[in-house]
Amino acid sequence: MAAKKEHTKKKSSKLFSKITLSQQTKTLLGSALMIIGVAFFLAFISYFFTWKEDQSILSELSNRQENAQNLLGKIGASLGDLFVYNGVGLAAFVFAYLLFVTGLHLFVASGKPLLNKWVWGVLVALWIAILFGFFTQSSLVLSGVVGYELNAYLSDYLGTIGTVLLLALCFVLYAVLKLKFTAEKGIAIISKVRNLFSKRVGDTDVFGTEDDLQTSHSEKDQISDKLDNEPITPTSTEATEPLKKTTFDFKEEPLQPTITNFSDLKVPAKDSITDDEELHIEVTAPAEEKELSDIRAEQLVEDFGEFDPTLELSNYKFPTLDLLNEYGNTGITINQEELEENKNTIVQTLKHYKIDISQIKATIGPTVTLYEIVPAAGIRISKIKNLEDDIALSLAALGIRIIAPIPGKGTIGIEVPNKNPSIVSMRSVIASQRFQKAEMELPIAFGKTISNETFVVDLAKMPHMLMAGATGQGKSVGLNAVLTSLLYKKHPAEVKFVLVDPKKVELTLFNKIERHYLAKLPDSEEAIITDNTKVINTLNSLCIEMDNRYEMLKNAMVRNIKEYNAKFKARKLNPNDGHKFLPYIVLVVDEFADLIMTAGKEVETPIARLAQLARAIGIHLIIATQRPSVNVITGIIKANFPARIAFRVTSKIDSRTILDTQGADQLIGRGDMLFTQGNEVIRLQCAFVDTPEVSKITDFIGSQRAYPDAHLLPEYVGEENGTSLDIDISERDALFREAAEVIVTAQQGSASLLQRKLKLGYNRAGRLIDQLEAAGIVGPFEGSKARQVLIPDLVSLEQFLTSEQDNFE
Ligand SMILES: Nc1ncnc2c1ncn2[C@@H]1O[C@H](COP(=O)(O)OP(=O)(O)OP(=O)(O)O)[C@@H](O)[C@H]1O
Repeated sequence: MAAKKEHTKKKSSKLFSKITLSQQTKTLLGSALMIIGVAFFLAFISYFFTWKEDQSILSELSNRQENAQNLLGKIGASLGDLFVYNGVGLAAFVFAYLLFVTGLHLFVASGKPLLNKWVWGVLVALWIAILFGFFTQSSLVLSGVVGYELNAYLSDYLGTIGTVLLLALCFVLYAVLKLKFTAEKGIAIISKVRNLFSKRVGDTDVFGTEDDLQTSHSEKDQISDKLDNEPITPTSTEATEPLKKTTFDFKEEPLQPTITNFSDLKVPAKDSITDDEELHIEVTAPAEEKELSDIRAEQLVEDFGEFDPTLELSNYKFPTLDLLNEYGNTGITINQEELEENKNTIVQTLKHYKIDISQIKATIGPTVTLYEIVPAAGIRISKIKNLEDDIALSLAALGIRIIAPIPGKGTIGIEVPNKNPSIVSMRSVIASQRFQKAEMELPIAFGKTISNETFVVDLAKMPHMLMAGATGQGKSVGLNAVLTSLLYKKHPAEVKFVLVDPKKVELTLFNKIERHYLAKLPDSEEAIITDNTKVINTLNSLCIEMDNRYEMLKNAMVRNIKEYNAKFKARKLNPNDGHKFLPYIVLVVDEFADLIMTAGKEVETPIARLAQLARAIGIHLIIATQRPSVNVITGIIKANFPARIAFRVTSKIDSRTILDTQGADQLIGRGDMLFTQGNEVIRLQCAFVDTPEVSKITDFIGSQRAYPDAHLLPEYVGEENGTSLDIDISERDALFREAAEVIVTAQQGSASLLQRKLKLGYNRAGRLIDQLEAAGIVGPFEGSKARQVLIPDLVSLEQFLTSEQDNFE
């Protein structure tokens, strides 16, 4: 139902966005309509006073001698005649209102659907006309000819009572469908009114109806009688007024206690309120503030519809399936002979080692077939596991993996590669039900499992991914599969990519979708980062974005980006308070090893920070490397990347580094991969998407209307402004003193020494050397030779720095 509603909304908004062309046209058309709306209003108002005088001149519009009384002259009189008299009478104002509101929406370019407003407006106008037609049958100026005739028509067919009932039914429909009136709301209003009423009555009771009061009145009267020597005031009802008066006159007199009793009297009055009403008071009072803001948000949603982040590119078309290739036969061909042969070899091999099998079963996947065996009772599992190499030798096949036991099943698995592996096309996984129907934030169709099922995971849940594999084993294809999945499922408003590609070739194709899907630093020309120095700035900028987003989440009192965006869509967050729809940001780093080698800690620290904290605010990291050695994938990085993917690697050690278990060294390459999210390891065949396919997809997206620029990340003012030699002492790097000590101790002025000793990136070390030169600690650049160190020892350095500091102060 909700989806249907959303669909109709989108449809009507599309209709209007087709009509309105540019911002300029919108402004022009909007102002014109607003002015026309005001003109209509004035013409109608005036028509009600002047219609009798003006009616005669309507037939003589061309006669310039005749003047109309209407504020808007003859045109005003004609408009009035058309809309009021010959139209819908008093309800003509609805049209003035609709014109004005339409103009206003165009003017402010709200982009909200207006068709709905017009349809309801016309219906309301007709209803009012018929209503007036019913009650004021003689006054055509109130009901208009339309109202009069419709009413006559209805009365003929339905009779008077039928017409009344129909009008009532229409009213109820309007109240329920448009004003969202429900029985609950009705009851709430009634009880509110009743409450208000009973309070009033309660108050009157306090002063007027209590018996005690009457007694006290009479008491007081007696006293007053004594004092004033006047006759006792009668207790008849007519005398209530003077009675009350007398009572209040006594306020300052010794009768004060009686007056205190008045307030006491309120207690029984309150007690007399039923439980039901008391509950109502308790519930409404504390929640008042919140309800109000909720009501405002509801009202906004009703008026403008839910916030639609995709509206700016509402005509955006998702890439179609035909951009992807089919690869040969899509199904898996079962080679019965091969199956039988493999089964026999396994059974025979195990028999050699005196291992009997009670059952064997095969599951055929795209690249490997899984033989599940149930060993006879009493056989030790470790014994089978040790036979891995022997079985591989007997089967004369590479890439045999033994899973003993298969988690969750009481069997042992032996994975044997197929002689003719079939390619899993990206097309087949994208087209699969599992991917198409995935209700995930960032769905990724990786490929197919061993039982030939499409494997779809949510990157938002992972929340970061580490990918390793020796060169040529399918890493780049894997990255493309991830990006393609997201392009097929997410609108440009919902996800942005930050791409780091030191190899400069793998991700270049995505340049074409820069203004749709990419994010970049404000001052950079290229969105895809190929220069290692820029990576540091980008990573730090992402850290700022992360901090900003956390601040926004805190202000919105939500815990994660999903809740934040839902609240923003429901118009509960005000854009004037700095709130905006937050797209997911996916950072992809290819060749991470390269980066770590050149920039070291400067890259590792922000990456670790992002990996630790960014999950809640929608920044997700995918890091790929050829060399999964421990100095690349350090402990801190590993700890924060629970999702790992391994394509074939060259050694068991590499496999352990990436997966914490062996197995990746036994894969057969070409997209054969292992995936883990912390517990079990799943073998998958990665979907294959070739460069021409990616090119077609990016062309398809790139040719469509885009945002004016790539998504801009916050500006990061790095420390790189230290290139000039006139460096202020206060602007020196935090490690300046340490660097000076290292250089002076070693008596060698080289940046690479600093890099090694202080674990710095090249850039920072270079900047430090510049600063040391500016300070006069090292000499100028001398080509391939190391710079001369101008301070002989640490004591002189200390003196030098102290005197420098004194001068500075
Ligand atoms: N999923 C797959 N299905 C079939 N073939 C694949 C698959 N993945 C990769 N291949 C084959 O392997 C080749 C190399 O893949 P890819 O370019 O992704 O390797 P890589 O690991 O990125 O290498 P490098 O690290 O040198 O860039 C591809 O050209 C393709 O022929």
